[in-house]
Amino acid sequence: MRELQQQIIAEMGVKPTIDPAAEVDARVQFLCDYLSASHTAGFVLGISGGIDSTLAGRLCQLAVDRLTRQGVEADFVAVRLPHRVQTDEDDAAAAMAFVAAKTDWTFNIAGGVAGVAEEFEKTTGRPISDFNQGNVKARMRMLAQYALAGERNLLVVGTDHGAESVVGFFTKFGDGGADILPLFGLNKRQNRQLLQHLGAEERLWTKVPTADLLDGKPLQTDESELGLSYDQIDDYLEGREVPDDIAGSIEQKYLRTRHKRTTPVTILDTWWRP
Ligand SMILES: NC(=O)c1ccc[n+]([C@@H]2O[C@H](COP(=O)([O-])OP(=O)(O)OC[C@H]3O[C@@H](n4cnc5c(N)ncnc54)[C@H](O)[C@@H]3O)[C@@H](O)[C@H]2O)c1
Ligand SMILES: Nc1ncnc2c1ncn2[C@@H]1O[C@H](COP(=O)(O)O)[C@@H](O)[C@H]1O
Ligand SMILES: O=P(O)(O)OP(=O)(O)O
Ligand SMILES: [Mg+2]
Repeated sequence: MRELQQQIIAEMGVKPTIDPAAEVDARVQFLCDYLSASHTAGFVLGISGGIDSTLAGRLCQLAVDRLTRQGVEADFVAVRLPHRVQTDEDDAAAAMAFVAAKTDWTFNIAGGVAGVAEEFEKTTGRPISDFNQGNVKARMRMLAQYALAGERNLLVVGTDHGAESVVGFFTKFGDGGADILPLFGLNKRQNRQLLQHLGAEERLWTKVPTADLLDGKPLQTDESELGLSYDQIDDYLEGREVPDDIAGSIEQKYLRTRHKRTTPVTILDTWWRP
């Protein structure tokens, strides 16, 4: 195996094979333990209809159920965060039904995003680009979740996992901004495996991954934006042989996005020096 591949696998914590029942149990327990240690009252998470938030959401509700059985009161707020009307509205509704959260809310981010776009244009004299506005949407979702967390003393749950983290495929301080990451250490196909194990209907675990951040390209697939397939990234993270050009592309993205996987750089840091 390539030396950098070995180093990246260790950092991402992805195992070549998993036992779904054991993974679910350990991650639910992690949520329970951290909630108790943090003296918070529960969790909040945006549910998009995609694989990752459906899985993380179900784990949060299972953690709340486990805490309740132990006599600890906790809440889980699953929140729909559409931008106007979501194109894959039916998937989001199916995901909410499967997650079966103790509390469900909807917070539309369209007004907040429009406000930022308007002020951006007044300030710079130019309209915000669709790509830049996409990252504003991701950060508006982060703001909404932290506002709800502040109201109820909740932890903001993030859905980052090995296959997104390794290539930095998230918005810095947007969907990358969270308090706890219950899916870390898994890759994309393992997330699918856990969802299937938990009894989700097929449409939820076969859903095509999309950040869906662009007005001009609704439901653009992650794979088309990345120029890589999740199977390729997953194989790499499981320590399998992948073609050199694919490994090179993953490693280039990994190195370019190191700043997203750490705290803001300070004069004491050395990781960025050649
Ligand atoms: N499917 C997903 O999970 C998902 C979700 C959201 C976004 N995305 C994708 O992730 C990408 C996010 O875009 P992005 O990466 O251009 O935006 P970003 O905002 O995440 O990161 C860019 C910002 O990082 C900072 N930065 C850049 N280089 C730096 C460095 N070397 N050191 C310190 N800070 C630095 C700058 O402030 C820059 O504006 C897009 O491709 C988006 O579609 C994917
Ligand atoms: N439309 C959405 N509604 C609620 N929450 C959302 C929505 N889109 C994204 N999210 C949240 O952000 C993360 C990251 O999404 P990616 O598809 O990986 O970009 C997602 O898990 C939701 O928690
Ligand atoms: O983060 P999600 O839930 O939107 O999943 P995906 O990344 O598969 O779109
Ligand atoms: Mg998505």
